[in-house]
Amino acid sequence: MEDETYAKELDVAVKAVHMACSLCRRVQHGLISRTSDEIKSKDDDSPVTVADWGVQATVSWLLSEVFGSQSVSIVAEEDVQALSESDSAGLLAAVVDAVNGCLDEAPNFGLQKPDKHLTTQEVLEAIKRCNSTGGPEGRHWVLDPVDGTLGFVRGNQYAVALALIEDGKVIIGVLGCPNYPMKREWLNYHHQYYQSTSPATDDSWEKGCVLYARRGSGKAWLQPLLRGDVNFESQYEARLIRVSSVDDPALATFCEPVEKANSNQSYAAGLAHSVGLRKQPLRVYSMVKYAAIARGDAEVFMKFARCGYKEKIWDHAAGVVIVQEAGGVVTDAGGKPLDFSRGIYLEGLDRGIIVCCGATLHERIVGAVYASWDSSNL
Ligand SMILES: Nc1ncnc2c1ncn2[C@@H]1O[C@H](COP(=O)(O)OS(=O)(=O)O)[C@@H](OP(=O)(O)O)[C@H]1O
Ligand SMILES: [Mg+2]
Repeated sequence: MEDETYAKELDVAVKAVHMACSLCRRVQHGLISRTSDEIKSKDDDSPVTVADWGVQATVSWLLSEVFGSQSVSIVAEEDVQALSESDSAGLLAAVVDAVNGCLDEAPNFGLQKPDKHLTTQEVLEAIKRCNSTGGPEGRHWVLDPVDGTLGFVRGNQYAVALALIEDGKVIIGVLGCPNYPMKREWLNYHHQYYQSTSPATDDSWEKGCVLYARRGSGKAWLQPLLRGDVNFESQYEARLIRVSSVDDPALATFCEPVEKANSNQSYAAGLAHSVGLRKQPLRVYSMVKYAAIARGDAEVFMKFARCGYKEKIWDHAAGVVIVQEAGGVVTDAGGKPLDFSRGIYLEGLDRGIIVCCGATLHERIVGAVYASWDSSNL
């Protein structure tokens, strides 16, 4: 019999991520079809959108409804400060609209909608509630409402990532990838390219998926994106996914971040060369890279952030458990597991992150890091 532990948590998380993807698609469509006044600068200059806050409010509200606002702890990327400022009234109104529009469709995703539309105050409270900092004990939901903000505003790849951490271990991971293409070759192509070449028109529902897994199940699942305008029962369908079985570096594809600022691409290129990875890297925004490994569309994902940058738990938690349950291996560049028990950062991370479809490639790459590190300038 299927193990029912965490069944409810997984079910709600998957549905909430489907809803979040639906909200994002609507906002992204608006963003790329007009020059946007919905993009605001965060302290770190990355663009932040209605989708970021809208998803955070929606997911926070849904989790609180089902599991109780007092008992649910949520760690999430967005800070409510910028949204509460007086010059953000228009943005806030757009967020409230997006949240209510999304929650109206909850029954079509198999969840309950609120009795009446949320007020501005309720939306702000839902966002604010996500102020947990995680830690080694208890249950913490971890949310990246829109991972790969740059990909999002460029009409490209981005992800919605929700994970459940219990006593420092990632138990559940759900990754929504609204623009995941039917053909993996299109993963690093731009939206405009899709529009001209894809048989599916941009507003069709034929691209995008939600991946999910529960720790210890040995299984990872993929669902096509559910539609908010169609009854839930009629569209539910999930299939098992598995990592690639390729272990010959010459046949393997490696993924890395698009932005040079986020990962040392020349170090990764040297490493790739030294282990015999011959293909061009697949540069993809966001945790969609984890999805590509879990689906078997690529074999390796490497990220070497600049010295001093501390990786955040929400940028990895969901992806890690999905890849592991799909049969892959995830460690830091020293070969140690990632530690999700120490607050919002992956404290103690050794140099970078290495994600592989199997142990053979993984051992080679970690070995090559050891061999090359002293001579690298990282
Ligand atoms: N300087 C620096 N170094 C390393 N990593 C950084 C850095 N700055 C940001 N980030 C975080 O990286 C998240 C995006 O990582 P990606 O691997 O998807 O990079 S890329 O978008 O493909 O370039 C990105 O997530 P989002 O903010 O959700 O987009 C950041 O949390
Ligand atoms: Mg992120």
